[in-house]
Amino acid sequence: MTPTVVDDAERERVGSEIAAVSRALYERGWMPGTAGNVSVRLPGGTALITASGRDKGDMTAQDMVVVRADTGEEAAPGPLRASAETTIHSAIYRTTDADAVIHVHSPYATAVACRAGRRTHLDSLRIERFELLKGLGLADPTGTEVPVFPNWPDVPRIAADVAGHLAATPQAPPALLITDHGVTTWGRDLAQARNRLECLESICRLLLMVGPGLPAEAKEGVNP
Ligand SMILES: CSC[C@@H](O)[C@@H](O)C(=O)COP(=O)(O)O
Ligand SMILES: [Zn+2]
Repeated sequence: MTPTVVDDAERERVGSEIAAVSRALYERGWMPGTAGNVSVRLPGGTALITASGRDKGDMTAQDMVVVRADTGEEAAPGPLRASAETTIHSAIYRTTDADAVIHVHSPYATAVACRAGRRTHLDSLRIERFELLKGLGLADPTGTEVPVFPNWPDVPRIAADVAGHLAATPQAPPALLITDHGVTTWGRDLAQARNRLECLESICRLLLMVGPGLPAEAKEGVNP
């Protein structure tokens, strides 16, 4: 289906929301330098995404690019280039009902991704027991497997891995890690994607504090 471009007022409204979320995440230190990207699915088969290489703490609605939601191709020629990681957002839009995607380099999730992931194979991070799992919108909040993808230099290859995994894993959580790189979450809107991101970042912080193995040990210890 040929995508239809949304009107300027809607683009301005959504672009301002993306800019505000990006600024807030930048101020938390989760988008250092020009790291991170944010997108929202628009009606008519398109999505609005942050332009590549921009300071994410200093964006306006004009710093966004309209792309095809299913492929990431830029919908119309213009002076700005879409995020270098647009194909990962498209992989999520193709395989889930998400309407917003956030990618950041937040410190705790990125540290866990560095430890948990292998460079050349899909891996996964098993998370159980944390109350904050309920904030991820899981069908079964007692536990989940967050996929950890290799950080291929060719971003479309990461995107292909993501699309393949999500298509094959309907119960996958609305989150993924890329080893040595960062974290991506999604949801029905930016607020939900950001809440999920905050929960996962906090879980990763707890994981690093308690260390590997401790949750299982505690289960069999003094408080069975
Ligand atoms: C500042 S280096 C980070 C980039 O390589 C990339 O991972 C990133 O998150 C931002 O890419 P961008 O093309 O600006 O959306
Ligand atoms: Zn990145």
